Amino acid sequence: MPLVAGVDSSTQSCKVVVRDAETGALVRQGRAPHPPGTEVDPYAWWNALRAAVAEAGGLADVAAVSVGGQQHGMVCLDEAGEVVRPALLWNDTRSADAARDLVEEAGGGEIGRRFWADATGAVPVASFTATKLRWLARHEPANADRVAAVCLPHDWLTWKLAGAPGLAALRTDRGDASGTGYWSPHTGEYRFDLLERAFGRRIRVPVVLGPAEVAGRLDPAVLGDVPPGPGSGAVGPSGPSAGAADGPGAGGVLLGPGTGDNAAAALGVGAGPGDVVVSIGTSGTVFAVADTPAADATGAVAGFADAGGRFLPLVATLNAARVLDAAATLLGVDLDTLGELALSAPPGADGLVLVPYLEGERTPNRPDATGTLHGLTLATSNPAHLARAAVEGLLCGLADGLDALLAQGARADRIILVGGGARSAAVRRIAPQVFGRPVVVPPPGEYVADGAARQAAWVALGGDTPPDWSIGDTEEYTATPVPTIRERYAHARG
Ligand SMILES: Nc1ncnc2c1ncn2[C@@H]1O[C@H](COP(=O)(O)OP(=O)(O)O)[C@@H](O)[C@H]1O
Ligand SMILES: O=C(CO)[C@@H](O)[C@H](O)COP(=O)(O)O
Repeated sequence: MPLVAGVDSSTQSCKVVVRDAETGALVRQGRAPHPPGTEVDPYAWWNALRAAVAEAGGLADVAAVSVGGQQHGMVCLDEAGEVVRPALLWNDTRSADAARDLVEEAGGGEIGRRFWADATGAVPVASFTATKLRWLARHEPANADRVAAVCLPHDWLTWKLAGAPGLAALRTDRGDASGTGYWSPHTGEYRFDLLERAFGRRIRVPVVLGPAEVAGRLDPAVLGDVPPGPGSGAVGPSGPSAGAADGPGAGGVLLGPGTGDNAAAALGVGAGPGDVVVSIGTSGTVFAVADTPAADATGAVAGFADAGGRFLPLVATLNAARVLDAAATLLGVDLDTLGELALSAPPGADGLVLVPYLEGERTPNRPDATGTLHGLTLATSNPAHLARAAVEGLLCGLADGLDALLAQGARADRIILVGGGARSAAVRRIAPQVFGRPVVVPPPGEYVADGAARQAAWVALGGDTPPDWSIGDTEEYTATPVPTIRERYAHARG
């Protein structure tokens, strides 16, 4: 019974699962939190990963491990492999002007957007790595001068697991490369000209691996020392090397290519043709697995690649599960009570609408927006209506994403709801009212980590496709659609 491990280094935490490579049965797991903020020292992720791995019983007995990670984050390394500055994350909007400039420089308006959509699959917004590089070049020239290589969170963690063996050993995959803004899903190649256009000069980027290619081998020494606690700050360029024995698997654990968290989730739930996955994590994402790359010049749909050799047209919002957190904080209740309150108010919350742009917004592209509450009356000024408006508001943003995806030719025979927010009964029950279609919810789980583990099993076992793993019994939620929820929301968001 070979074992494999999958890691989800996402925005709020790191999760590790160890599963049976052939059956997918869960053997053990661990997790550790990440620090808050949109700018994070990558060593905080590294410490969290090591803590989560330790909680999951280590990796000594696994055949392979893959890392799934939050997309787009800019990790800059100098010639010696040192991190140049804290990483700017996907939800950091300081590079919004840089995104606008890059579109302008390509002809502006429809011409500029079409250029980028055709060249890289997506129109630049502040989330994408290319815009962050432009920001760095303009705002921190001394740091920019030190940069020898740029990679993404999952690339860096994979490299760290390999013992950080020099910049030439950096590896990534199609899925995460497609979120950089300087890789083409159409050709499967880097657009070094666009990297240079964004940053001003050419720097090293990771080699892009195919879906089940080996990225290297785990250096068992790097996991030998359990860190004092996640987020505890830098521990040096290569991390502590206690040199502790790592068991019989020492030196033999394969590293998979890893991928971005959404592509990993697609593998984790086994999404196929006709499936649309809606993930409610820190980000809200709506995506499908497709046979051809998307190139949406409106900028709503990002034409990413997936982790299985196909494509992953995706819409992302900046405001999802944390809208629930914020509403719960406002009301002074926990998330379960928030859900109960939401379900106690009528559909549509009697006209109370929350446009939840609490972190600005990416789709639509309004990086400087703030949240607004519409329709406040004496009758709607109570916790239940506010809770309902919060759940409906976050779901309306995702329903807009679903429309955009369908407009690009995606099919939605089945909508699969995952992510931390899908643990909310209110979200699960209100979603079909807002989407106007049933949703299916797999058993609560860590589908990004699971997808990474499935990729690791593919690497370990070989073959043309990943092993078939069951996700267990899904639950279907149906409800009568309530179109007024979206109509009022559309009016309020403008
Ligand atoms: N029972 C629950 N009800 C509602 N939301 C929940 C529940 N459990 C977790 N969450 C939400 O899940 C979010 C984290 O989701 P997750 O998918 O792990 O995020 P990420 O992958 O971005 O780190 C939290 O912001 C929290 O609001
Ligand atoms: O930016 C995107 C997708 O384009 C986000 O989906 C990030 O990949 C972060 O994901 P979570 O941590 O919220 O799961």
